[in-house]
Amino acid sequence: MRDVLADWQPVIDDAIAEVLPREIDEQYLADFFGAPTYAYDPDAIQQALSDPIWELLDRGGKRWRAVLAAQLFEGFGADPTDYLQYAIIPEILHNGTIIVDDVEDGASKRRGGPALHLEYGTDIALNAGNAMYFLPLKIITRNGGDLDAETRLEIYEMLMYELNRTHLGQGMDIWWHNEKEIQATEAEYCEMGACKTGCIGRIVARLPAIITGQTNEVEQRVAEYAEQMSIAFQIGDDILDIEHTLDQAGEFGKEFGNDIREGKKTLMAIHAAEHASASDTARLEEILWADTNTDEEIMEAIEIYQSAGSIDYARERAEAMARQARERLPDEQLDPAIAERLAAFTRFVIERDK
Ligand SMILES: CC(C)=CCC/C(C)=C/CC/C(C)=C/COP(=O)(O)OP(=O)(O)O
Repeated sequence: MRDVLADWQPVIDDAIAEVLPREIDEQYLADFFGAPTYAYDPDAIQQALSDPIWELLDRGGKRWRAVLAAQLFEGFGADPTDYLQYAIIPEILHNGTIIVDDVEDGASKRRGGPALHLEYGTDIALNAGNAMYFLPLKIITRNGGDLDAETRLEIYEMLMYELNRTHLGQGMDIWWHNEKEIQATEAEYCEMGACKTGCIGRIVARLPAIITGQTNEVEQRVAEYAEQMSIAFQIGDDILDIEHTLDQAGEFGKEFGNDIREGKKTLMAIHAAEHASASDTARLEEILWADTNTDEEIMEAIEIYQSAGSIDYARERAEAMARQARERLPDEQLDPAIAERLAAFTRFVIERDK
């Protein structure tokens, strides 16, 4: 899977640059924002909008959402290189959400650099993040000649549904973080993950299905594949936060143990609250609910997760969801070689180390 991602990354990056040029000029302004007026100063828009967007994009990112969309186009019998402008839509949306998420989480680092709001200010970061929800949608109308009106409407309805639910999931996550004493259940965590992380995964899968004219049933199956895989990915993300913390013990400072520092109700926190001893549960709550934590407290919380078996449990659940994702693939509708690659994605989400 690493090879597939590495082969595709430059192709995806070129396609993103084609749709969202780095340099703002009169043509870009006219394409995206309508007829230029005195208020549209290309230099100002460059610095306030394009530079922060490209700062984040140029720092990398795995681009797996766009690569997966391209694979699905291919799986449905289309030449993916003809559809790259659509495959990158969920990737740009995802990049927008992480800018906003970093503001909401008070994160300090992103992709090896400062979080965007620390570099550009919260106002510019939020505006750039929000713009990334809308700029890629222009592709659907700008290349409207490729898609008939019915397909465009179907895409818009799908995007509105999935993006609204992304915010529903994020809202649940924020609410649990603010209302520390609420106990979330595993089912609620999965629902939150299915919305917060899974809905952009569903866009990855539904876009190629709609554009290549698949049946509702096939669209539904690939959406469920991507949703289950995204929940597994989210659990994997929570585990990586712990593993990176353990790797960096002694020098992790503010950058690691973020989920514990923020009192996040990860699957591990939920499992430990139900399975740790009464005294460990009480101590874990003290740490998770505190406004600030020392590095020692972060390590203490991780030890409680370990002794309650919560990290192993989260890993098992992620593996089970990745297997379920695999079972949702409509193999009979897919090119077998591509079906195998789509199955490999379900392993990648749980085996990745970054
Ligand atoms: C509405 C709103 C703000 C929602 C936020 C949703 C959100 C940020 C969910 C987390 C998803 C996630 C695990 C991101 C890391 O992806 P990745 O490891 O693929 O990141 P990469 O692109 O850097 O590789």
